[in-house]
Amino acid sequence: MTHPGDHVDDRPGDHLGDHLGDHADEDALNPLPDPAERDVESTLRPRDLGEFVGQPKVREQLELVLHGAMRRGAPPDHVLLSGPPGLGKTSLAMIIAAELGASLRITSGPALERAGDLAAMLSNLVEGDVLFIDEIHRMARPAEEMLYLAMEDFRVDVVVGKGPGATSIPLDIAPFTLVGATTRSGALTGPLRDRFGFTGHMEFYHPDELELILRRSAGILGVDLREDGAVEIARRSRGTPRIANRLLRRVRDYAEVRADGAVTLEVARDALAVYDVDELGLDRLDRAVLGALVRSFGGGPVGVSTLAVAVGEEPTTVEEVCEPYLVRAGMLARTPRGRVATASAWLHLGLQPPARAPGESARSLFDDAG
Ligand SMILES: Nc1ncnc2c1ncn2[C@@H]1O[C@H](COP(=O)(O)OP(=O)(O)OP(=O)(O)O)[C@@H](O)[C@H]1O
Ligand SMILES: [Mg+2]
Repeated sequence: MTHPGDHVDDRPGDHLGDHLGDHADEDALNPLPDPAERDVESTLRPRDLGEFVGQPKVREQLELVLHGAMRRGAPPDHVLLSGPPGLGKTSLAMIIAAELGASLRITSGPALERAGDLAAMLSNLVEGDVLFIDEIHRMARPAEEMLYLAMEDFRVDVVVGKGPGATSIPLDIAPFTLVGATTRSGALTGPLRDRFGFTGHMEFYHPDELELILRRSAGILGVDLREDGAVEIARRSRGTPRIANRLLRRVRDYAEVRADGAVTLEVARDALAVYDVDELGLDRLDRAVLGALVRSFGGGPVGVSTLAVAVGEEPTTVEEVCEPYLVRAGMLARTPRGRVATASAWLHLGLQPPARAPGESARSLFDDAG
């Protein structure tokens, strides 16, 4: 099962979305965006900081950064938003522009393959614009180097010609604010990270916060969501608003077809059983990873690459999409020697944990929210 040469921990060229993209339809719990959901996602997006639920730390800090800059009449510091998929990074980038009354230009790391692509984008900016670069850790190196100067001095160096005769022409660009989003801040180079004046770390949401998000979404979508139904869906949404909203729509379908349309606890439970959402809201990949860890590797420790091979996924997907929540839920521990299943992981799979399994079972899921 082990692949000694298999040290693919970091592949900047990998597109995270590609790995799970094919399963997106069948997987209600996949935290990655589903292109078919774009319209409904945008109707459900919070429009301003007031509507943005949860993330109290990031929200408060950001409010200060934005309002401080507005008082001074200067563009605020560049903002980096990091955290697992579906927690609201894109929503927050849009809110930042809205709060500043600025226009938002959107691009992504993979789209900036050549420095020229970025130069074109930067030179079209108008003073005060917000430039959003999604998946900023996937930007090509030359573009990244161009961005350093742009962020620091609002300048780009356009290289004309090739070889020894090449000259670089400095070009001023309008003062702007960069908002970068990343699912893996660890993959960012030091120089890039240092140029962000503010970094917001997005955390998984507490079920109470997801409940508020669900209520708001139900209002917008016209779903008759009852209190106990909301509690149940929130609890099984993997700490992720994108999943909460998706489960709400699936449960609504069930409620309309098999019941009288009201989303009660009973309806939510029955519907979630149909969609294979387990008691803790773990998704198929989460369960596969825990299953392999426990059944094939005796609970670990095992390296992430080996684990990824065992479940047929890319290591980056296991690391960025799956593990953060398993760690958060106290099911998996990252140790210097590899990944280890905790006692609660064994119990969740209906197995007796060995005596040496790290005990996490006494801790409730979200004891230490934040
Ligand atoms: N704090 C929040 N309050 C209310 N709704 C939220 C919040 N955060 C996210 N959402 C909802 O979740 C959906 C997904 O959020 P968003 O697209 O901003 O996530 P993301 O972090 O950018 O994900 P990705 O990493 O996949 O790009 C949004 O459409 C929005 O409806
Ligand atoms: Mg996004």
